[in-house]
Amino acid sequence: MKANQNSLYILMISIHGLIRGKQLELGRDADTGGQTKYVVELTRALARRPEVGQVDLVTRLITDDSVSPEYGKPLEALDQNARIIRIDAGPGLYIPKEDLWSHLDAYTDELFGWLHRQPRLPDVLHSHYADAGYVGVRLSHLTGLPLIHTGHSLGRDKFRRLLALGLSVEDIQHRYKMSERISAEEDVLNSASLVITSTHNEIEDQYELYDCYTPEKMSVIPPGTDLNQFHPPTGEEASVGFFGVLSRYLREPHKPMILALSRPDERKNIVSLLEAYGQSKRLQQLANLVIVAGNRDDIRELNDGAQNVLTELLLVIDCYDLNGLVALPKHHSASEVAEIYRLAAASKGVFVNPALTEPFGLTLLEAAASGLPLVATEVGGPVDIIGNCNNGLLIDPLDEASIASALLSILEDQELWSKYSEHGLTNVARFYSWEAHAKTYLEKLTALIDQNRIAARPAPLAKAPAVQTRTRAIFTAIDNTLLGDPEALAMFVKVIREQHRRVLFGISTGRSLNSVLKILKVHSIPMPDVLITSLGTEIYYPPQFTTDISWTHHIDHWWTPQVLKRIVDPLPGLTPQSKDQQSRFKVSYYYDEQLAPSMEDILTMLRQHEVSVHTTLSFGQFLDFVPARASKGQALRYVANQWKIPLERVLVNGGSGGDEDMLRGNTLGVVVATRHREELAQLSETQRVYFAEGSHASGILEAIDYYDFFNL
Ligand SMILES: O=c1ccn([C@@H]2O[C@H](COP(=O)(O)OP(=O)(O)O[C@H]3O[C@H](CO)[C@@H](O)[C@H](O)[C@H]3O)[C@@H](O)[C@H]2O)c(=O)[nH]1
Ligand SMILES: O=P(O)(O)OC[C@H]1O[C@](O)(CO)[C@@H](O)[C@@H]1O
Repeated sequence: MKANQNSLYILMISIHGLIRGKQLELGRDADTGGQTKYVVELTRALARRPEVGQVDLVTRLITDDSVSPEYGKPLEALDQNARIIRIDAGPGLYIPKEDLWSHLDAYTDELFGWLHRQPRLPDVLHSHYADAGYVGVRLSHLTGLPLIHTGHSLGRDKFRRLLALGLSVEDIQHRYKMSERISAEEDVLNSASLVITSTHNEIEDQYELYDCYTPEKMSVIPPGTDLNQFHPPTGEEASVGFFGVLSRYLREPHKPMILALSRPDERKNIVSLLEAYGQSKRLQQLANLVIVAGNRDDIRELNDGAQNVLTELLLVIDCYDLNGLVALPKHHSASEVAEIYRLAAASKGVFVNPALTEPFGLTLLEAAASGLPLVATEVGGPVDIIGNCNNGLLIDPLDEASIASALLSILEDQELWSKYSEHGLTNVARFYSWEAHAKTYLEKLTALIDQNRIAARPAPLAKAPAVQTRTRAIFTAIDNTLLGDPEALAMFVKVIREQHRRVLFGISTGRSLNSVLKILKVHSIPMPDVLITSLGTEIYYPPQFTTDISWTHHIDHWWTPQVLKRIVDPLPGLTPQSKDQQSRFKVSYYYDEQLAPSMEDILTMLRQHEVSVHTTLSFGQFLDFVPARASKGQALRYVANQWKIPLERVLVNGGSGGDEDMLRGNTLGVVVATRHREELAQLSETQRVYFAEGSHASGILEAIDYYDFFNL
């Protein structure tokens, strides 16, 4: 760790795919492609800057025989002040990004713990893609650190394009978990201080689809490409190994190559290119078609998306009887990619990207740097790239005739081919370099950190006594969870009294402090060590009931209750709760589900007004709004961190919607059998949440046995 107090420490978060410092396995699968390359090259470029002391690229630890053991190393040095950190959360197996959603709370808790074991916290968090955005939002709320986000590919844009292709909503949801992804993207756009895009087009046409659309927070900083790796042909192309591979497929391998290179994902729309080629005898006379679509052994072992793409390609090749004209190589190595581009350039071919939507398109930079003219989708980043480089033609990805005619117009016009090839070589170096990217990035970052330091709260005061013996904690809500069964409550109280030296006892409730104190008295419940009240917006330490002021400062961030009330008050089916339920950081309503808008519609409205709040519905009737950084779960993590009690030894009892985020992640959750626990049904797939048979306090006693809590 080289970051001293003056130099910048940047934490990149990019969770899915296979990430390592060398020989990236790009194209190996749907999750290892442009983003994995982008984050490694960005990390290296930033680490080279004098202002930067340390850059850590955080991803996921993968221990799986089907991939290299390198991905199971918790730490990999990238450069002298850049590292890859692999966090062990969720299954060790290499699973598709779409299956990571239920593991991201645990990932957040593990990364939060790792950060607090380092010599210093980062100056900024930078999340990449929806899954890292989910983690980044929660870490930013917990730590108060500013969040930068880069989407790389956006769910709403992909969803819209796949619908246009004819896929059903159910099919898209099944394959791509699109609702979890879009919800996470909306949240990160709501919480990030800065969004870095690669093109203006992303801001105008892609991010514009989101409820939380904040172009003023967005900056276009185009990525670079490695001009040492990607360069024009050297003249020996015919002798390279891959030419031999392609020759196996091609009757006349020396003809010009139409080259497509992308992950085998439906969004890449490769089949439309093949259809365009299959329908054009002229194209088939002029050129071969080379499709590099990832690496595969057996198509039947690939995930659904890739399987569909490759199967359809083989069927279309057969339908037009294109054997001898089309090459669909099964394998290629990372080092062969640059050779493939050069082979196509040496053959006077064309690179084509027919994607339904291409957020940016790193392959276009690589092709241009190799001297290849481009034919690319008019949807997304290629608009900017070809606009800057003037090195090719844009096409409508759903119009196969336009793809064919664009290809013909370049292949049949040697002058045009040379013009586009030269423009590409000149302009890719001019517009797309990582050094320029890193310089602009740091200018934006410095401004962001300065403004955040001004607003930053005083350092959290040490709350826990210097030496404390508690090695574990029990936190419980009150209504329908702790209360409701006097006998069980008496037994639970007995356990708390017996274990009091080892166990921190806390209450975490939506009620106010006064209301809690009355209940403790009436039910003869021993005074807890910590009181988290008003839905995680207030933290008190008995017996003096000192307020945790640093928590108050921490949550008072982007909190605009007046704006919130102007949006929510007029809505049907919502009635403000009584004054004693309202507080400085809590706005509460009674919710009538017959009359009120759905929760999703309310969240959408708030995002559209850029209101960043934490919203919960409890017991089907209590609708509560608190600051984004406040909630039972965030307050609980703050306290556990102060008292140095690992979340794996914090037993948390809940029963309604407001308890959800303290039950998620690494805490030991128990949902007691209450009438409204269906509000927590989505937690049933989370491995650390136990749905008790017993109700009220007996459910907590059951969970103590289930987790063997006192012997952990
Ligand atoms: O079989 C393959 C397929 C891809 N690649 C490489 O993988 C990368 C693919 O990047 P890109 O063309 O940008 O596509 P995506 O993988 O879809 O990347 C996402 O993230 C990129 C970085 O933000 C954006 O440029 C894209 O638009 C976005 O879809 C390139 O370096 C390719 O050379 C291979 O090496 N072999
Ligand atoms: O096409 P999708 O599902 O939006 O995902 C894009 C994928 O390409 C990548 O660049 C691969 O690294 C990642 O951004 C992501 O896994």
